[in-house]
Amino acid sequence: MTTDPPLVLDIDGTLTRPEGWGIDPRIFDPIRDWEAPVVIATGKAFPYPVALCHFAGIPELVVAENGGVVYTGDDVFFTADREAAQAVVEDYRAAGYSPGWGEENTVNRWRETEVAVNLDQPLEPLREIAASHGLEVVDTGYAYHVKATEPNKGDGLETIAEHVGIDLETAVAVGDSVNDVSTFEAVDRSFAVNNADELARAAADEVLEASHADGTLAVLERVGRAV
Ligand SMILES: O=C(O)COP(=O)(O)O
Ligand SMILES: [Mg+2]
Repeated sequence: MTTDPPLVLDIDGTLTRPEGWGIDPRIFDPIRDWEAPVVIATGKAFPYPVALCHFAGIPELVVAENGGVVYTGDDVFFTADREAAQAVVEDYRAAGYSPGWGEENTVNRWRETEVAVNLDQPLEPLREIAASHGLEVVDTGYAYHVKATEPNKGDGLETIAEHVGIDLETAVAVGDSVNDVSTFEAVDRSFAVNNADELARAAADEVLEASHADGTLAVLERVGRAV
């Protein structure tokens, strides 16, 4: 009888439906019944993964904002501050562009360490302005993230693993994008869903046949405890 390995799960593109941002409801019971820690590692703003864990009924082990915010269930760590990214966005606006979400938006409202720009906005000027401020732009397939270069999901995962006592040598990660490469490098087995970008596919131990939540559910089926 084997036990479930610790899981590290991305959200957008991995726990979601093929179209848009919606969570595939089929993932809730398997992650709630999982007999090992489940870490949610996402580029989304901090409240989103916390709420996901809360409503799924699992402990709140969260890497948010691409590692900008790390929550161990006891402590919150911030590994960057928002001012630098905000300055980039102000220069981007001054150049005649916009973050692309409308004035009041919930994509950035609660972000504390980076800013996300809509994929329908021009990328090259954003990259240039970010570089002039010493920042990077990460394209997750869902948004352009203007962020400090240091924070990443993998480092945030290590912080949680140390605090909670997760052996990452036994952990399994599933993701879809370049911002999951650092978690793939931190765990034992990594899987890219079939909709993953090139960098995630190249970094994963295995590229799945199935996409989005179908892929993740297939992994849980395979790596879960033998019955
Ligand atoms: O917010 C994004 O752009 C992507 O989020 P994810 O890291 O959960 O895929
Ligand atoms: Mg993703």
